[in-house]
Amino acid sequence: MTLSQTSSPPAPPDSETVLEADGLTKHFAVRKSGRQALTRTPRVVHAVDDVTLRLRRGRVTALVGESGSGKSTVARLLAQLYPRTGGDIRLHGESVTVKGGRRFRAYNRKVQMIFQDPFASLNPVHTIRYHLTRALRIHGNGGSGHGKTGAAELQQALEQLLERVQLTPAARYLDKFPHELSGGQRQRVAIARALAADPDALLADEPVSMLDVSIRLGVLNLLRDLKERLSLAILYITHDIASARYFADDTMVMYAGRMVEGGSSEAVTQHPAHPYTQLLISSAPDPDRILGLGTPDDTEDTSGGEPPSLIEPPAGCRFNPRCPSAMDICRSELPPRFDVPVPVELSATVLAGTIDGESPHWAACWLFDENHGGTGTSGSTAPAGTEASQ
Ligand SMILES: Nc1ncnc2c1ncn2[C@@H]1O[C@H](COP(=O)(O)OP(=O)(O)OP(=O)(O)O)[C@@H](O)[C@H]1O
Repeated sequence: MTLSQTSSPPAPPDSETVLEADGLTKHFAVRKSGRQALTRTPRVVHAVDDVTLRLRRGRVTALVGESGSGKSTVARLLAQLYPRTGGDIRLHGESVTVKGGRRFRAYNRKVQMIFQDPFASLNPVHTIRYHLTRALRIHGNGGSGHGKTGAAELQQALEQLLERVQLTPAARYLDKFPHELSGGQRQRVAIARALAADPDALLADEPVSMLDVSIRLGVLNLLRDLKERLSLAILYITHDIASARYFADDTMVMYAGRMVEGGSSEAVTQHPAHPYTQLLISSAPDPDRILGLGTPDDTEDTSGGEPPSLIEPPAGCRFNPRCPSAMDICRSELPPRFDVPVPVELSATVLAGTIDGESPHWAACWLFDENHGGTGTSGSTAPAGTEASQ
């Protein structure tokens, strides 16, 4: 995973990288009402600003942050469900922008999304067989489709899918309706449906937060097993940084539409550098959280203040109004990413998962600028810009 806060030139594609984004930006227009409608300046929600990330084959990358930080918008942009305001998305090194139709289906075959609520994502009037058959056929993976051979091929493909998500024997589940399954089983069906496309990347938006605490770990373990067996690149969106440590190889932390820290999960969660990441970790002290056992409500913590308005985000670092260590520069200059030194005891494991030229741990925080007494070194990014004009 490589991330930067600035528009540095894209790194050359490598065989490991499945999906990457550079400078991804999404501003939603705010509808004006009453007297506001007379003003000429259009107002926008800065949901995602200048996000750069890379998803690699056989690795889980966690995207962590409070509610409203822009995580789901990043996933939807990567899935091409939203048009983007700016930036580039590359699949296997090729720039892609699709708006629907055949090109969207071709992209969607390679990049699949799993949503938070498995009940809402399955149609209650159709059986599991219907959902999976449809997904296989749409993506051309349901066999030849004709005669007895076609039917046997389809049946085999359906059974394989359910076996992959550990719903066995498949016959027990195929003709059930979604309401006849538990939440965990429904999420496994939603994962099976995503796998029907034979994707290279899975974008999982809070895939366990609506599930009963007792079954979360099983679903996370399933995703990890699929990552390994199918070499999938997985984006795991969560509020819960402790589950990221348990489950993800790499972790990125997002605050108010911007990436503030990233690197190996080991480094980011054990030695958080950005004051915001430190706040997230200190508000998730319960070791059970590492097993994804927190509930959606108790993993949400806004201690130490509230996130800012994304219509008029603060100048400089967006965390500065809440930051206990804020300096003058934090209030005016957007921090670029700085490399964070990796402790000796972590360096072997952390560096093993790092590809050439990428930082194993970085933070977009002036505290790591040598000129401000920090210990970090400036990353390979362009100089800081300012948000004062936004
Ligand atoms: N369609 C939309 N129109 C206008 N604003 C939107 C839209 N979708 C999201 N936003 C705003 O963009 C910001 C980021 O939202 P997003 O859902 O991406 O955050 P999130 O981190 O995924 O939050 P949660 O964890 O609660 O899902 C929020 O301020 C949200 O209100």
